Amino acid sequence: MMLTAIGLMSGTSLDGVDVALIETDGRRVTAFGPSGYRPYTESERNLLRQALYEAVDLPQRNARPGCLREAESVVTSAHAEAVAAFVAQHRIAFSDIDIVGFHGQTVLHRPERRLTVQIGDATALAKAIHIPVMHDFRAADVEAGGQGAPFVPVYHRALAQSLQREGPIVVVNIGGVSNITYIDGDTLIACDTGPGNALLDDHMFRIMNQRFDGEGRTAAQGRVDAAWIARALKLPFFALPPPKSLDRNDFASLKLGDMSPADGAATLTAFTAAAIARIVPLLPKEPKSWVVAGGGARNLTMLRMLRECLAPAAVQAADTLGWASDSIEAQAFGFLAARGLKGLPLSYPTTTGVPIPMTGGVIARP
Ligand SMILES: Nc1ncnc2c1ncn2[C@@H]1O[C@H](COP(=O)(O)OP(=O)(O)OP(=O)(O)O)[C@@H](O)[C@H]1O
Ligand SMILES: CC(=O)N[C@H]1[C@@H]2OC[C@@H](O2)[C@@H](O)[C@@H]1O[C@H](C)C(=O)O
Repeated sequence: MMLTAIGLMSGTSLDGVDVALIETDGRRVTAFGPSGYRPYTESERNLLRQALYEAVDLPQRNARPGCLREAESVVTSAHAEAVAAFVAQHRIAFSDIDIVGFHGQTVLHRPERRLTVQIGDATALAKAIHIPVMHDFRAADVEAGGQGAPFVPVYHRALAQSLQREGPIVVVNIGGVSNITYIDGDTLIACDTGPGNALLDDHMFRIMNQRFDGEGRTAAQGRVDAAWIARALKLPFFALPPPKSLDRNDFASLKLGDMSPADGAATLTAFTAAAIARIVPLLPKEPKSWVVAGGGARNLTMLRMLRECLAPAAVQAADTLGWASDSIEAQAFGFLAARGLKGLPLSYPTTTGVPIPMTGGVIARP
């Protein structure tokens, strides 16, 4: 049975809520609908930053001490507003949507403690938008001993299959954190690779009061400190084989030495590219082609550095294939919701390290 699903993603960059509509049977995407975006306001973003800070010592997934209760309510209302604006703009009737996939906002990810925390009240959202909402996608996986991330690989696989291209293909998503999906015939392997834009964004904000390095212009003017990158890549995470996953702030303690803002941006951009390339020797075969998605695909310096690190493999931005680069994660959570409804696996031993393929997600009804 075909389902019409809306996916909602609020990623580690804390920039806003992505919305996307797809039609799917949980295996293939039969139609791509429109996508939308509801940015967080400055004060909402500050509250979310504070929530990440206060979540560091959370004992369990339902605890909401300090500002977390308020942050949760802000996340819920931002998502309700995002859906309301989206359906109004595209004249979609609530009754035409079968399911909403609601990721929520990750505030802490500690799979080694069997803990991953996404805030957002799915019951309140379902009541506000009058549509059943699937949420808590990562919980069952982590409880079963999986990494609980990344979860987009089943969706990357569906997109890559439609290319009918010879493998291995890798889809890399550069958001706050970077993750890859390796697809070669029936082989599906995934993991987080290291930083995405989070370190660079934090640097740009601290030093230049800008939210990000637009098109990679600042990094393009700087010099890369290769010795700093070589030292950073010695951290044990980078030598671990997939599956593996990260919290947004896992590398936040890495400090640049005394360097200019542009050299800092160049070094952090090159670090993201080098960390992505570092996964290649840990994969079964060298990938033939790479597709780059997420906000990092708009950073031209990042793309240039990735091409240098991954040569001779082909490196292409997802947009050039007609994929909606900025909406892939939102589409993925619509797809995952459809798979959850049908009891299909969301994660596998080779994507999250879960002992057996696992379905997941919990439904909240209006
Ligand atoms: N025009 C641009 N030039 C350079 N970088 C950009 C541009 N637009 C977005 N970005 C980068 O992409 C980031 C947002 O990426 P994205 O929306 O994919 O992240 P996310 O979904 O929040 O994160 P994650 O995938 O880790 O959950 C921004 O914070 C910024 O660093
Ligand atoms: C715990 C968590 O929210 N992880 C995010 C984060 O952002 C990117 C990377 O780290 C990835 O593992 C995951 O998001 C995507 C959507 C995923 O699950 O595939």
